Amino acid sequence: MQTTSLSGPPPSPASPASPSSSPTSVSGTAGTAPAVSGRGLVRTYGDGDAAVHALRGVDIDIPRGTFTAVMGPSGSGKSTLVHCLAALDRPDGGEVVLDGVALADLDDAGLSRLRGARVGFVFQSFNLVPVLTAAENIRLPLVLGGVRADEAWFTEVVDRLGLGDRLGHRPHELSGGQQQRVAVARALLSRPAVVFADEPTGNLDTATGHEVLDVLREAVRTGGQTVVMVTHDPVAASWADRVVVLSDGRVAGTLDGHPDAAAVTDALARVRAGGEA
Ligand SMILES: Nc1ncnc2c1ncn2[C@@H]1O[C@H](COP(=O)(O)OP(=O)(O)OP(=O)(O)O)[C@@H](O)[C@H]1O
Repeated sequence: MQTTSLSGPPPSPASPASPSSSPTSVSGTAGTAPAVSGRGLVRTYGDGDAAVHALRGVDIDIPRGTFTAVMGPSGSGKSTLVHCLAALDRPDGGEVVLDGVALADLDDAGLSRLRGARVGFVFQSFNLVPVLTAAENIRLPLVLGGVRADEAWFTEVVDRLGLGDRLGHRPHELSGGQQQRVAVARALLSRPAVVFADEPTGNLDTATGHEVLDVLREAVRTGGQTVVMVTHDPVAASWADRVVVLSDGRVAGTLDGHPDAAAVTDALARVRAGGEA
């Protein structure tokens, strides 16, 4: 049985979390296709004078086995980008390749199947089903997809997340942090190509949020998972291997090499002042 500390200190910016910390650039994964990539992504809401250009031509590669934070000012396109990469939304232009599959080639049913099989989601508001137990919530996406869970993996995920004695509890009987850990377990159970987390700590107090970040970080470090997380919080972003900064629908820069919170804050300030990250 594998257990993981949920309360350890955040990884030191000066010394990455472990020697196995993932490479932080595409070149560092030479020969390995990105888990997900976007090329020339354009997404416009509305038209004419009311048009909002949420994405104005985004190129992005998410290397496998890395933890990427997506940051940027409010309205810069973070959620739109992640929704396009996660097959929840279709861009108006450009292409997304997720786990080797070109999303433009799929119809809506195909996108839905792909999401179920290859994508995990963690939302700010947990999105658990209130009448189901923790175990039932964790299994729900596989049940809906008609896929049998790998029971050894279920046990390992539950143990790693410290949920073993909470499996029979319903969401209202769990703390916020426990609920989010259930959501993370649900996202990991299908062994997805990518876990997308949209503000996963937004509803949690600082200490509990750090526990959830530890869990996501550990899924990358020891589980080889790929995680993409939208966050407004430079401290949360410091758990990531790399930070992609958006500004006005474009990539304003990428911070590689496990940037610390101060470096992320500085980059955001440069972007808010109209510069590059
Ligand atoms: N469904 C929609 N209809 C119209 N405009 C939209 C829609 N969704 C997003 N937008 C607009 O697109 C732009 C980018 O939105 P998006 O939610 O991607 O930004 P964000 O960086 O995630 O913002 P925040 O940090 O505030 O959550 C914003 O100007 C937003 O108002």
